Amino acid sequence: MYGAVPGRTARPGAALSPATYLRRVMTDFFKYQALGNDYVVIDPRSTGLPVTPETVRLVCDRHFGIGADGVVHGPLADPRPGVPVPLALFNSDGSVCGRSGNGLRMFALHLADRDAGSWATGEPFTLRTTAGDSPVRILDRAAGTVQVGLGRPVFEAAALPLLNEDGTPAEGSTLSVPLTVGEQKLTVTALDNGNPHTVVPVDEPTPELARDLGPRIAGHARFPHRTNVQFLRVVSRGVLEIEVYERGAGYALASGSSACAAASAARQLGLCDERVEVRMPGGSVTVTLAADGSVTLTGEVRQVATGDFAPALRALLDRTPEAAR
Ligand SMILES: N[C@@H](CCC[C@H](N)C(=O)O)C(=O)O
Repeated sequence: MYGAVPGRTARPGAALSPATYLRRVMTDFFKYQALGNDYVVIDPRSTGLPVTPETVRLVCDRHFGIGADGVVHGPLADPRPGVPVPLALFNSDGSVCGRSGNGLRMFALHLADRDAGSWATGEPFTLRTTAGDSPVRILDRAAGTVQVGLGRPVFEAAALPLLNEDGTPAEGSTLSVPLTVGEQKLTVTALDNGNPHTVVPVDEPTPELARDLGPRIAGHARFPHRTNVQFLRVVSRGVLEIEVYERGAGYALASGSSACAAASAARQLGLCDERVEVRMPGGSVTVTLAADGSVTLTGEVRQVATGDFAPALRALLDRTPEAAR
């Protein structure tokens, strides 16, 4: 019998069958999705693939690679109970992002799937990204219900950052601020919850609107770091509906930090209660907005596939400029 899986086991020293051990340890990638927002997890304990902007773009390519909205690279240190587990998040265009409500929940499930142990017991643990620490919990492993805390959003221009029309740094609140996009005069609410978001209240969010106006806001000159964009309809004080255009990934069927951003903006504008259902094309999540402003996201996450890169793809991944260095 094989020994404990590096990092975690169901019980310290528990043995695994050879097939299970190899499947868990010698796999190139683990793919997950949260309401259709899909990520590929690259675990350095299983593969030596260099994770660079170039390899991320190829892995995420839906024709020449595995296909995904982004990549989660981790754990970047040996996971130990009670110690924040570091990881890196990438959008499909290869850009790094500070936080991903869905990506963090998928990685939490990956730790439980691959390593079991305390990751799978429902006890909270902490994941660490460039945007800080995020508490996660697997509430129901069978149903794939995973929760993440995204902290308190910031509605300040300097946090985004947001510029004035003349290019100078804007200051103050970002609640209901004017934004001119081509011929359109919009009133938007911008915020940072570990990544930048711009919430646009509309009568009817549609995929067409998100695909047309989304990129023009996401890349607007007033957002030097670009921004994620949500088109928001308030159905009731307990139900929001959004369409999402993501910075670095484009139109998305769902987005965790976007759902939290839309709920936080609606709450700040007095349009929703402290617990809301956020409906997206891929499905619904629950966002809880605590009195101290902290935001918690709960929803379904599922594993899609695990597998190995075919030799031809692996050769391309190993030949990317950064990998060749
Ligand atoms: N899909 C993610 C957000 C991914 C990061 C975002 N595109 C950014 O660049 O900030 C989520 O579920 O939060």
